[in-house]
Amino acid sequence: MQITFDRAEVRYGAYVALQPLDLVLGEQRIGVIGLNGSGKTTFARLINGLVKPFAGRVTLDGLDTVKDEKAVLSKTGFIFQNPANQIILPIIRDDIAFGPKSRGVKGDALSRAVDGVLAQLGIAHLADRRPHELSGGELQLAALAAVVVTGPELVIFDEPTNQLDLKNRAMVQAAIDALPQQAIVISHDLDLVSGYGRVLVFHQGQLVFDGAAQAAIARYRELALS
Ligand SMILES: Nc1ncnc2c1ncn2[C@@H]1O[C@H](COP(=O)(O)OP(=O)(O)OP(=O)(O)O)[C@@H](O)[C@H]1O
Repeated sequence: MQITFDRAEVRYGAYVALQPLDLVLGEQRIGVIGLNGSGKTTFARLINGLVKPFAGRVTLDGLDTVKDEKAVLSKTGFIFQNPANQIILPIIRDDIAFGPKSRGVKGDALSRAVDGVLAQLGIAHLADRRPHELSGGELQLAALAAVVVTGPELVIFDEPTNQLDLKNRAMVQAAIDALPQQAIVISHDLDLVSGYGRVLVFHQGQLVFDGAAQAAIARYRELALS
């Protein structure tokens, strides 16, 4: 999918959270790094229309995040910083079924869809658990399953390995790497994006670097230590 920012700017009241941005993204994996408060989440939410541009526009394959809000939402999935907050039903299987069910999928087709995504992410053993019985990494995968089952073309992750131990981190990284969908990954975990062909660095609401991972990480380190 081609994501196009056309002088897109975000303000919260008088505060400019994202300076006017011109950018075209089409890569399969895109990393987003930057210091706390640099505008990464704002940038990510602009893509699926959760944040609306104060000026300019953002389009996904020509669909405008404001005018075509519903179509944009159905093409994108978002995994929030705290995935526990996006699991709304008490049993994981039911939560994953919720999205397709509300779009009219039922019976065997619904079971197949849910079982398929549980198998794809290797979490069939978690199907009958409750969210509080899951580790941080398992919660990420459960939230991802509920998103993937709705068939998005793009999945946006907001700090997916935040506060995970090495085992859970590896599990989440493997799941992201194996995802057939295009993915945009915001992260303070530099290793996670170190293999990506394109990494964006934000600083004080501005895109200050756009290029290969190692050079992006070097730029980020400079900013962090200056
Ligand atoms: N709804 C809002 N209203 C007012 N200010 C906001 C709002 N959301 C974010 N901000 C401010 O905009 C700036 C950018 O925030 P954003 O969450 O996009 O940064 P970030 O790079 O994702 O940060 P972090 O790494 O800490 O998650 C911050 O100064 C933040 O306080």
